[in-house]
Amino acid sequence: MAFLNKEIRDGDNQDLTEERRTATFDTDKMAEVIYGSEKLARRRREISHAVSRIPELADSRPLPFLDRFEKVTEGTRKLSVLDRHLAELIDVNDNGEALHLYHEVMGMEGHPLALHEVMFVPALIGQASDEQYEKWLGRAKRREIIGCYAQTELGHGSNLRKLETTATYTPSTQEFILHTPTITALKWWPGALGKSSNYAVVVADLIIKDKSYGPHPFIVQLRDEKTHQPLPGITVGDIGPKMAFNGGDNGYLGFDNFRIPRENLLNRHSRVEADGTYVRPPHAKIGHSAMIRVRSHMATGQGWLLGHALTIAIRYSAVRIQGFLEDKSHEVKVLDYQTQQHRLFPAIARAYAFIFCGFETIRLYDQLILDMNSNGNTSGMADLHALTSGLKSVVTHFVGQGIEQARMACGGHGYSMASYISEIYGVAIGGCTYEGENMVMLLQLARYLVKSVELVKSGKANQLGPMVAYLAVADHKVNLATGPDSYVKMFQYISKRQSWKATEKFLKFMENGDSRDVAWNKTAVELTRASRLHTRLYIMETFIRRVESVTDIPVKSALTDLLNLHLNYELLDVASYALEDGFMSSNQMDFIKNQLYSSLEKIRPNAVSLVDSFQFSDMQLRSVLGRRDGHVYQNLFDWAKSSPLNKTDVLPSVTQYLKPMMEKAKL
Ligand SMILES: CCCCCCCC/C=C\CCCCCCCCCCCC(=O)SCCNC(=O)CCNC(=O)[C@H](O)C(C)(C)COP(=O)(O)OP(=O)(O)OC[C@H]1O[C@@H](n2cnc3c(N)ncnc32)[C@H](O)[C@@H]1OP(=O)(O)O
Ligand SMILES: Cc1cc2nc3c(=O)[nH]c(=O)nc-3n(C[C@H](O)[C@H](O)[C@H](O)COP(=O)(O)OP(=O)(O)OC[C@H]3O[C@@H](n4cnc5c(N)ncnc54)[C@H](O)[C@@H]3O)c2cc1C
Repeated sequence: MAFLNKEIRDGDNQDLTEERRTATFDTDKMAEVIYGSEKLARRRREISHAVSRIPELADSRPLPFLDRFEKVTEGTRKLSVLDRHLAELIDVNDNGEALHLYHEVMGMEGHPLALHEVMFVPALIGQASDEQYEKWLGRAKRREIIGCYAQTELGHGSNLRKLETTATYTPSTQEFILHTPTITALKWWPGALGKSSNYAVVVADLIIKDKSYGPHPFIVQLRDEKTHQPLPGITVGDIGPKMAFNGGDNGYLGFDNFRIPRENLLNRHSRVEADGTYVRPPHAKIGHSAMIRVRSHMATGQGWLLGHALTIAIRYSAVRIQGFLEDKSHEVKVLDYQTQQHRLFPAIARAYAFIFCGFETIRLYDQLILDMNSNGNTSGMADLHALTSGLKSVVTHFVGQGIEQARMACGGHGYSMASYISEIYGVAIGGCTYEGENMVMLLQLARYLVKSVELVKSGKANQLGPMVAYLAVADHKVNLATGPDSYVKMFQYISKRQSWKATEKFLKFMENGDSRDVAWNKTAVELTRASRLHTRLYIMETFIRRVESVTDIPVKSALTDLLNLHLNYELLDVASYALEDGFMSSNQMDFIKNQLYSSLEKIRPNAVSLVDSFQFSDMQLRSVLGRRDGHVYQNLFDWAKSSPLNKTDVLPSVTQYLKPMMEKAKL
């Protein structure tokens, strides 16, 4: 096969070079598909290259050796260096370029501006009026002020209706009084709140004349702009170390009858008049726009995280030689074992699938915002909420699973922080919790599915949106050998059957006298199953659409192999739903398994290039195991030698404690 990979380098590990030579496609072209455009893929490479020429932007030491205090300081140091070089490195108006630059330089550990960019500024854009834009948005974008998004409390994160922080309107002074009435009302978790931010979008229960109007967003100054000291009436601090994000300062926040002007209620959609008259928003949940935005971006972000871990595991698997196949005189690469391929290749397919699917949800979100801001049209909100609720849950769960498999696929070295996989894992699984706990969000999608089935049952199938139209389609047997569409049909059958079964079960409980809530809870596990199946179907469909649209033939062919693997792996994983009623035959089951094993063989020669196509630089990868050069053993030894524990041969802990113990034992 022609050699197309541009990135062969002299001096790289020969086993990796051999893998790169077998590639059937150009990794630069594949990167264009992964990042959505030729321009962004190219700009990522250019930015990484430019960053590598600014020594101050490099980590001063490998991050796993830093303690929490050092991580926070190191992150902030790099931010300030970045600030000086920003305009020369990127087009500051291009989000894709900015996202790449920050990932490259800052790593995964979190930093003071993460939530400012991801939630504070977007919350202002989505919720602030034109006058408020004038007052706050420019300052925020220029970073004269740094903000965070303070919603979750010690006692409540999921159930927003029970947030306890109050914002009580006082007509006489035209102010809101923010108050934290109990310990459980303390804001708890917001990123960059603890030590960095001097402003926050605070979500509090709006109270006018003793009546609660539910959670609303307010812009609140927390710290003095000159001294950075908390303002009187504000209690704020860091919540301590976490599984990951330890360069970030997730924080707590309490208010003691803290007054803010009436103009600080973010009032693009709802407002309070001077006399206390409340003006309702066009949609009850429109205040949640910053959350919907992050959820819409999560599938691509998480797909890249999975790609990051897999780059490490696949490269390492091509370098790690252990055990024999036929020839007992030569050990083989562990990547040649079918079990290793089965562990890693379906995860590569999922990483690609999640990224492609995420592009669609980002487009849907952008369209929704356009509709809302141009003509107040909120009709797309329910659909997007249901879709992104399911997607964030399914994707984060599988990404966590995939990264953990990547760790195990690296054997003992995967367990070392030299692999960096534990950090990636910690960051990724945070996504199972933030932006809506996964079970809670699956149940949100389930509400939508149940309503859709109820529409069909009441003869109103014509009111179903395109994404759930399959819930009304008549069943007919499919021949899987006819290609991707037949897999979609089989999956539709399975997903439809589960949505119907769960709905019928729920309705039956109610018929038998249970209240709606009790019936819902008794059906909840079945409902979450329906949500997962629906979401996996959607991911499958977007994957097919994206592969069909690719024009570069070698890239399309490599992607088709991945797609086929995905289709068979996904169907096999849920086959029991169709086997139990005989819709799928055991012959079809055998067919799927054989297709899957033959997909693994087809993908094998392209495996390294499929992950090389993510084009993570060594700096961004931050993994001794996964470096491009593949010199794993020398790199690992150098890394271990740099451990602070190895600065001296005899540690104080030995002289102070171990030695006396040993001496005592001798007596
Ligand atoms: C450029 C952007 C980049 C983003 C990158 C992200 C990718 C990351 C990947 C890796 C990189 C690492 C970088 C790290 C970045 C870190 C970011 C961390 C950010 C974390 C921030 C937070 O966590 S903020 C707090 C988030 N909190 C939540 O999500 C709370 C969850 N709870 C809820 O949302 C809601 O309470 C609920 C949905 C569970 C229920 O809502 P509620 O009680 O209000 O509703 P009801 O039960 O009354 O339902 C009534 C009705 O309304 C419907 N509904 C609810 N919500 C919505 C909505 N948002 N939109 C539309 N409709 C909604 C609900 O379904 C009901 O409908 P029915 O028709 O009656 O069924
Ligand atoms: C890394 C990270 C960053 C974060 N950043 C921010 C931030 O910037 N700003 C911010 O405001 N918040 C932030 N959060 C908080 C986060 O949004 C919440 O933790 C999250 O929404 C989950 O809420 P909870 O903690 O109340 O979980 P809980 O709701 O208490 O969940 C506990 C268990 O109860 C179950 N459960 C709860 N309700 C139901 C239900 N109705 N039905 C069935 N099961 C249920 C859940 O499934 C879960 O198993 C962050 C969290 C993390 C981990």
